[in-house]
Amino acid sequence: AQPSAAPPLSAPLRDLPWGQLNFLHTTDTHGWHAGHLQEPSFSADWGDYISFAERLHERADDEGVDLLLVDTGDRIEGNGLYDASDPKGKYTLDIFAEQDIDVLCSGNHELYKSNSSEAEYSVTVPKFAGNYIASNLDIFDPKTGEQRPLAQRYKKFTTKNQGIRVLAFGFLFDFTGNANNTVVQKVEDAIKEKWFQQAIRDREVDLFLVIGHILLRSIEFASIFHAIREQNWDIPIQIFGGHTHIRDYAKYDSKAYALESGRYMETIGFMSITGLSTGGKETTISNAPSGRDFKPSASPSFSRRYIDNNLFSFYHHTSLNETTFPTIHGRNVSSMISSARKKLDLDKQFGCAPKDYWTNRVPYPSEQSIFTWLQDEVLPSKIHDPSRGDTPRMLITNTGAVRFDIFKGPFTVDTTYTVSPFTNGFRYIKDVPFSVAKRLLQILNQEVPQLWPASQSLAYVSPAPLGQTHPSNPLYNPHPHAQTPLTPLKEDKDLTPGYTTTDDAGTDGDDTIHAPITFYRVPNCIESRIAFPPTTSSSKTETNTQTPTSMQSEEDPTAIDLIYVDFIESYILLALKFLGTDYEERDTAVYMRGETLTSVIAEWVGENWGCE
Ligand SMILES: O=c1ccn([C@@H]2O[C@H](COP(=O)(O)O)[C@@H](O)[C@H]2O)c(=O)[nH]1
Ligand SMILES: [Zn+2]
Ligand SMILES: [Zn+2]
Repeated sequence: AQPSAAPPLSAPLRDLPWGQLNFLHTTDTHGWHAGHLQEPSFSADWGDYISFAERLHERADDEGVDLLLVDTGDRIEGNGLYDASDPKGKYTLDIFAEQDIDVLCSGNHELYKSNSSEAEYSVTVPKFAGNYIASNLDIFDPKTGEQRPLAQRYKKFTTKNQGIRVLAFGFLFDFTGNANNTVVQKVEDAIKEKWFQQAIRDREVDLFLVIGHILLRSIEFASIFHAIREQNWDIPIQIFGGHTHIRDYAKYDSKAYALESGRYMETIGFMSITGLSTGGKETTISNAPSGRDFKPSASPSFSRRYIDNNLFSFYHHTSLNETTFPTIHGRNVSSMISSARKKLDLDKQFGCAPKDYWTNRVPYPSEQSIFTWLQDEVLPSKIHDPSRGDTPRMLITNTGAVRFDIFKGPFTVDTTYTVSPFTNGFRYIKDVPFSVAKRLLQILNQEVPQLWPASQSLAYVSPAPLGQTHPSNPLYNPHPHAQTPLTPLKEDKDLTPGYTTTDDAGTDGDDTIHAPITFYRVPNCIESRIAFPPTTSSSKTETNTQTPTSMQSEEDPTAIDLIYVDFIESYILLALKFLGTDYEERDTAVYMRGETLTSVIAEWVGENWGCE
């Protein structure tokens, strides 16, 4: 852990359900490789994870079983360790590559900007040569301009100890927001490709391993699953997903399961399968030196565990302690992280937050909602372009732009990036009739499938128990994460608050037994009204709905400047069209050149939150 990280707290733990083939899974780490310095439950860093994996490998080898590591993308954007460097990722790409990962793929965040996908292509893919898979992702080679697979399409290998023959794929959901130097092939088209159809007809396979930056209960995974099943009615399939930042485990059939392992280095997913055939070994009997015999089974068993990323859990699961647990390699990587954090001055303070502000742990609007704070305090005081004088204005931002909570206490360089990592600037359309502008938020906050493709949803609800999955999805489960807490082994009062996951296998997935936390859904977008005539509802926006007619006075402005973060421009223009106007991109212009949501927040904190 990093020197300034909060020490982990002891808590009742469930053991890891070891099997014949075991996996550790990370996803959506978003640059949090230093771990969470202010949250004891998640305070282990990437160096500790390396020690953990090395210790579990020792145990796997001792017992003659196998352990594979998987990462399903979104490794970047979301933490100062990645975002504060110039170029971005100067330190994290090397730090990440210290882990020995067997199968990995890209997320959407690696592709928003051409710089980051080029870094994947020139740094991460070669570092993980043979392991990085891009089943539906191409890049235009920056040197030749030629369109090429970002990495190999699939991988076949045999596990070291058990001799399990694994055929692995690595997909990305049907993402369309990538920069124009990459090409994402729709999953439904990729699985029709000759290479895929040939691969799934391979009869020398004991396990299909499908990893993807894709939510588990999605049409994309469903179609890959069905394509494999059409050719292989009973070969086990293990799926690893990501993107929605939740803990989830889904049963596809009795021999096919899928795991998603949260976000931001909060969770290390553990998965095991027992009863696989081992075609890569002469005999299936007693491959394990420990004498455990894993005969292939007509009904292999699958188990999952969500490990809280902290040293208390790691010591427990390795039966080691502070002295015996860390490996030299792991320690060195923790030092690489501390030195990068120092060089980036991530602990430099802009001010001190007087209380906690939450993205999803309190309802919106409310006194402790980060969105209410932005809407009512930060944006009204900072959103002003002098060239537009005192024109009444409305700013709309997607809530997905705000990625994490603010804890009471120091608000640092790192905090600015954990809250708001994106570099999008502001744009605006001048003189938009208020009668139109006031209806925008309601349109943007509707789940309108005709307007927004499901996988393109503006919303990002982290780690909300309310599924984001569109109901047209054949695997749709209306209650994937019921809010009812699991029955704790001990009285709630003795437990620390944390994840209490309900998934397709029940309520015993989390390694740490916690008291439940309630997560609340937030709207796709919020708006802030600024410099409105005082008798209207002013900057205190009517949340999530249009302003009721009764609230409007004669003094409503006739026209306003409509400002938005440029990431949502296409949605704003679409919604304006839906409202009967014909605004085009040429009607838009930069607002507050050079400023971003990140810079505005950092400035506001510096001006308003002193430290005592
Ligand atoms: O420039 C950007 C890029 C992304 N977003 C928001 O992030 C989510 C996607 O994040 P995941 O980690 O892949 O879930 C996207 O839907 C936007 O809400 C952004 O605001 N600006
Ligand atoms: Zn993500
Ligand atoms: Zn994602």
